[in-house]
Amino acid sequence: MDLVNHLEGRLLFAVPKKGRLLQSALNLLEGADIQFRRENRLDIALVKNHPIALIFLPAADIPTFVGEGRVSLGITGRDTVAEHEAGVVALRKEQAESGKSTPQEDEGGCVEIMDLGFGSCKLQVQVPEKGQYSKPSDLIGKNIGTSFAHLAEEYFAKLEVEEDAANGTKSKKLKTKIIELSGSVEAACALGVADGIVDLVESGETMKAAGLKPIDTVVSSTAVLIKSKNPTNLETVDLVAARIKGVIAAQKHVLCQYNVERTKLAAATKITPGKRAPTVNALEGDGAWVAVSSMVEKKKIATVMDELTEVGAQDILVLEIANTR
Ligand SMILES: Nc1ncnc2c1ncn2[C@@H]1O[C@H](COP(=O)(O)OP(=O)(O)OP(=O)(O)O)[C@@H](O)[C@H]1O
Ligand SMILES: O=P(O)(O)OC[C@H]1O[C@H](OP(=O)(O)OP(=O)(O)O)[C@H](O)[C@@H]1O
Repeated sequence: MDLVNHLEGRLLFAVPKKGRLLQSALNLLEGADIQFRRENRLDIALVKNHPIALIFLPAADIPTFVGEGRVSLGITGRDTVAEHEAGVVALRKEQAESGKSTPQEDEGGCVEIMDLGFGSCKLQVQVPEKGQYSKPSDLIGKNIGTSFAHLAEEYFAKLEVEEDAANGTKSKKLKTKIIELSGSVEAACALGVADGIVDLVESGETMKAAGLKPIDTVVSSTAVLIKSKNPTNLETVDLVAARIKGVIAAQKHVLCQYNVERTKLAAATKITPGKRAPTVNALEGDGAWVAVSSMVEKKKIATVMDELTEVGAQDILVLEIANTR
């Protein structure tokens, strides 16, 4: 089937085609009941149960497609959105300086709808652990390797302005040399290509293995759902956003059920107040006891169970929530 000719009227939704965010993004789509079959090697998949087409793109390119309004929705890292925006700002500045066009603040761009809670990492300035550089300003005028050229340029331009202000000097051109690399950035210092790098860190294992240490954070990132400034198919955008929000909320919570004596109900429900209020039901044949069920934040459940036991709750059950609105 010629998929490109079946896109008319569909909401275009960009999803990472590979890499760190792919599996979690697919899990989210499944949780939101967005059904599709991706043909081998095809980067477009039509959604069976909604007027949506998924477009599989490199995570770093998604902000460009969404920002230019070619695609209405996207899942990508906040770092890639920041890099895209820094690129747009740099281009507008360049155009304004060369008198080519007037900068238009409100044309295009991405709007973050929500944090998706996975893909957490930091874009950090890193230098050799046993080297001569210990603070960011030591790298002014040096070579910096990165895949985030616009963010690195913006970062060092700001550092240079601060240094100029402190010295009472003023330089127009960036002294620091930004070397754009497409991957394996950590190798740049060891191989003498760069004095420092700006790259992503999660566990820190790659950085450590390369003999590097962090000296500053440029951006803290997680995966985000983004939309273009003026999306088409607004109703479908809102539907997808509401469904994904439900899945995320469900992932963050569990359902806690327990039995407690009516006299201790107030103390117990203070520990599990729930979203709106806890559900309380009488226990069949035992007027003195009630059954309570309440949503609890997943990360707090162990403490909540300890506290419930302390106030006399019994038969405590914790259940996963598949979805919620
Ligand atoms: N180590 C990591 N841990 C968690 N999230 C990460 C990590 N590295 C990258 N990310 C997130 O995933 C996004 C995509 O990075 P990833 O390296 O998977 O991309 P990719 O499309 O496979 O690109 P490349 O081919 O350059 O590796 C990043 O922009 C960032 O938000
Ligand atoms: O702190 P860590 O948990 O070690 O993760 C950090 C590494 O993960 C990413 O690279 P990736 O493995 O995606 O490969 P890449 O270098 O080709 O981008 C990033 O660019 C770092 O190299």
